[in-house]
Amino acid sequence: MKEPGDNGMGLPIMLQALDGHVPKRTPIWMMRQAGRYLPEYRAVREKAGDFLSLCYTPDHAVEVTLQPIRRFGFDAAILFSDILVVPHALGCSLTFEAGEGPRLVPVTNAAELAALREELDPGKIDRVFEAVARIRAELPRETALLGFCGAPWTVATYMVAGRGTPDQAPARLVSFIDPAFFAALIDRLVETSARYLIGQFRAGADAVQIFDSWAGVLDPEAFRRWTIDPIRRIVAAVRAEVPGARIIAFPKGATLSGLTELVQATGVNGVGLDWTADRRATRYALGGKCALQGNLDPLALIAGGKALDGAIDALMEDFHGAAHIFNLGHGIRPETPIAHVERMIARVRGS
Ligand SMILES: Cc1c2[nH]c(c1CCC(=O)O)Cc1[nH]c(c(CCC(=O)O)c1C)Cc1[nH]c(c(CCC(=O)O)c1C)Cc1[nH]c(c(C)c1CCC(=O)O)C2
Repeated sequence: MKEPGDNGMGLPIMLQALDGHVPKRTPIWMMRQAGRYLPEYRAVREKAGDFLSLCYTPDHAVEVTLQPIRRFGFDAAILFSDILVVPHALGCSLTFEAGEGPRLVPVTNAAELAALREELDPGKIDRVFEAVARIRAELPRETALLGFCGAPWTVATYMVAGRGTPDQAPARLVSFIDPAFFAALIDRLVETSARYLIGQFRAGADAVQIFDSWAGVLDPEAFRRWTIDPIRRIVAAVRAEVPGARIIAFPKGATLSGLTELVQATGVNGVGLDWTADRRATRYALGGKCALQGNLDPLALIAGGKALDGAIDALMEDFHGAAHIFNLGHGIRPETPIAHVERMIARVRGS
């Protein structure tokens, strides 16, 4: 592990940590940091109408991305968009019903896959790239800008089922029944997600995160095939065009052995840890190999008070001296009090 100050100085501390350094203070951002817990987000959301218009209107996407930076001064901004923009830009019909989550027309066989586009619709994703460029231009230099995409496995679970499901049974089932179709769907997502991330880097993203929110339902062999291998191919394709591209993987629910294998196979710069991770064992296995990001339970943040303080202190102690990026173990929930977010940031920053 490199010492603070031996190089990387002048870079945003978020990027120092991703380069394996231990910055002079711990960088902090939150998954879903722009969202319904903020009144200023709800106001823009109301103006935009539906959620997808918010994602595709650069004025709105720029504004809601910057809101949590203005309010809290996080060390990283994350592009406001959604992982389901990729299937949408491949031609899948997609809607977000209020309070119900996403609904897609399911893609369950080779003929339905063949009806989709080979490449992402520029009419959609160019608007995302425009938002990235404008966000980068407006952000303070010390704030890193993160782009993102969903991992192929997680995106495929929504495409096959047409909605979120508790255990991703539709995608798991089709991967057994029709592995050739499922592999072709994953291939399409690997290629288009890599292009999507390359476009975000070219527009000004400093690093990207690959969200594999449903990695935890896969057995070890399926985890290699549907989580590790597609992420490995995306990382390689992105770095072939953006040398040194900084990439974080968040395989939610992965075991420590799965996580270790993923870091080894993909060469990602950082891993996101959910709240169930055994921090000391993870640090022992992976500290010095990549940055460790996470893993405060979002429910501790809702609870606040001593429970929150204790959870933060334990986390900071376990990762003291490691290349650590403070974050939650999953997205912030809409009912979270803003005062608790302020309390968390102050405690992490030691003020
Ligand atoms: C699985 C997944 C999705 N989207 C995402 C994931 C992976 C991370 C995770 O597991 O949470 C990722 C995502 N979604 C959103 C972002 C924006 C950036 C950020 O602040 O982190 C990011 C990075 C905005 C959003 N994406 C969504 C909202 C809420 C939409 C609203 O304003 O009504 C936001 C702010 C909608 C969404 N989008 C998705 C679902 C299941 C839902 C409905 C559930 C919900 O409402 O929280 C798919």
